[in-house]
Amino acid sequence: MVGIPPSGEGSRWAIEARGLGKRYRRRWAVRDCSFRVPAGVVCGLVGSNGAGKSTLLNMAAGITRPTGGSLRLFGTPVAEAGVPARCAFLAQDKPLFPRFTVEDHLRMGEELNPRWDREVATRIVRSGKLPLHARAGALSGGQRSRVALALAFGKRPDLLLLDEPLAELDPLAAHEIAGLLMSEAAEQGTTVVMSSHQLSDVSTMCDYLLAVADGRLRLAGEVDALLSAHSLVTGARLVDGVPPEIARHTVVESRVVGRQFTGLIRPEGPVEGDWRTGEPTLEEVLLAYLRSPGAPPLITADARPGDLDDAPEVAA
Ligand SMILES: Nc1ncnc2c1ncn2[C@@H]1O[C@H](COP(=O)(O)OP(=O)(O)OP(=O)(O)O)[C@@H](O)[C@H]1O
Repeated sequence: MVGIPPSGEGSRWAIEARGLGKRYRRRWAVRDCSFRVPAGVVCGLVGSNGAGKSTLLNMAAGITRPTGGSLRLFGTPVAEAGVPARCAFLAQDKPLFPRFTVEDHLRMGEELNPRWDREVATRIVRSGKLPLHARAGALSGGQRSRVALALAFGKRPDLLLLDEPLAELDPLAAHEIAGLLMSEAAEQGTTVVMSSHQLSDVSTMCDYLLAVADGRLRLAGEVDALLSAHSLVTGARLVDGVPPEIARHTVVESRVVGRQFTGLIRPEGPVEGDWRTGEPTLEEVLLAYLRSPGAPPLITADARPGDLDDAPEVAA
């Protein structure tokens, strides 16, 4: 098990990946990903089905061994021995022991975790009105998610890795758990990395973002920095294709509806000509990158790990 240093430079970055990759037979699920996630943020992990989100989370949790590159949590290399200490991982299928009751799971959480927070775990279970004597195998998908989330929060981890944590919850439960995630991050300084297909959840909850497409990183950085790097331009379509004064910027996506041209760009300077420009919403940026997996990636300077030439710790 990997310990997490309590302070120092190593603890500034919850996750640092350099050239990280995972290949299944001949196909790369995650390829050459280099990024870092600062401690204390709520980070959204976004991408289409099969983009590589679960593979990334599984590698961070020490469950899947990378094929190449290096991965550090709070400065310490991730070992292969399962979920590192002080890190909680909630897998997409929310695994529980079907014959164990809800109460058994909470008791087990308490016995296995020295930092166990009984109050928070019990509160999560009780607010879902879950019968403590019900066996996990008899619970609905949303109820199982709630128990799994109670176990993850109860560990009081420094890093919470969550694979689609809200997917099976009803709207009220999802709202409650989203609030809990944000208050946990703010009050305890917990770093949260959560994959989600709900862009509205990502927009309201996350202050940091990773977006992947075809196993490659397309966006990484603080949400504010990513937003201010983009402009939404609209105007009359006077030529076929991308107008020359727009084409000199980095064009992420462009569309023509009737006589109107709309483009999401990364301006390389002032936009010349008769164009309306505005800052896009996070959903607009994410949708543009999801629709255009070949768009040029943007990894902000802060999100790029220093010294990318470090020797890989895992052989390719
Ligand atoms: N154990 C495995 N064996 C072989 N291929 C795998 C395995 N796990 C994942 N893959 C492949 O790796 C790619 C990335 O899968 P991954 O589950 O990481 O995507 P995802 O972004 O989490 O998708 P989703 O949004 O559908 O959950 C896919 O092409 C998938 O088929």
